[in-house]
Amino acid sequence: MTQASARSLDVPADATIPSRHPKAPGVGERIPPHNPACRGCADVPGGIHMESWVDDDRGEGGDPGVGVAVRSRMAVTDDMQGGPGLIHGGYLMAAFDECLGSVAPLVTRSCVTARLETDFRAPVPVGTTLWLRARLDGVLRRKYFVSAEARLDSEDGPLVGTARALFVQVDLQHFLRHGRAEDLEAIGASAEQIRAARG
Ligand SMILES: CCCCCCCCCC(=O)SCCNC(=O)CCNC(=O)[C@H](O)C(C)(C)COP(=O)(O)OP(=O)(O)OC[C@H]1O[C@@H](n2cnc3c(N)ncnc32)[C@H](O)[C@@H]1OP(=O)(O)O
Repeated sequence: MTQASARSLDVPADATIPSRHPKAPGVGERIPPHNPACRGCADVPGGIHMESWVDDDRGEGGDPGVGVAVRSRMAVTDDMQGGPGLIHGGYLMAAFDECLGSVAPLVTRSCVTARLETDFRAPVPVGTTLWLRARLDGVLRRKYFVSAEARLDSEDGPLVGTARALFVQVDLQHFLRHGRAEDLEAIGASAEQIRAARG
């Protein structure tokens, strides 16, 4: 395999789709903020205030993959403006990142975005509401392949964007090693844990 294909967003043929973790929220339930300071999902000034729920686009029953999908909603506010009266593309990418990034934690521990590809299909006016849906397309080792679409003003409104992404599963050490100490302490990490992770 060449380096280019190893890092592709195409789902590998030997990827699987595991079931939702038993402790994850159920289909239809709201996904709580993963960090009280997150600019994506927490209720903080300057955030995009994304609200997300577990979705189910794979039918009934306990089959693998059922409920490993997310539905999100974001109000497109004046302060997200790029072109006159239109959303800045970075805000649409942030919305995708948040919605897509909420999928893998339904199965596993923390994941971070390794790669995110967005197609901007139509302009998004401020004053509208974005509805997003993301689903798990496959898992291979620590790699979670996900895809999403964004629609305007309702779940079956006009398509304004699509995205594919790769999230890589990381352990607590990732955050202990790289995050700012005061933010880690605010969510319960001890100074000793932080020191130990940083060697
Ligand atoms: C309820 C929870 C809701 C959560 C919502 C969160 C939404 C927001 C999420 C984010 O925005 S996270 C912040 C943005 N992302 C980062 O800061 C990540 C920065 N990058 C890293 O920390 C590391 O590069 C990373 C952890 C992604 C990978 O480093 P590692 O050393 O752990 O793994 P490694 O490099 O060995 O790669 C593991 C696999 O992923 C593949 N890979 C890594 N980066 C890739 C990439 N960029 N493109 C394609 N493939 C990639 C890599 O080829 C390899 O594939 P194989 O298993 O097949 O060998």
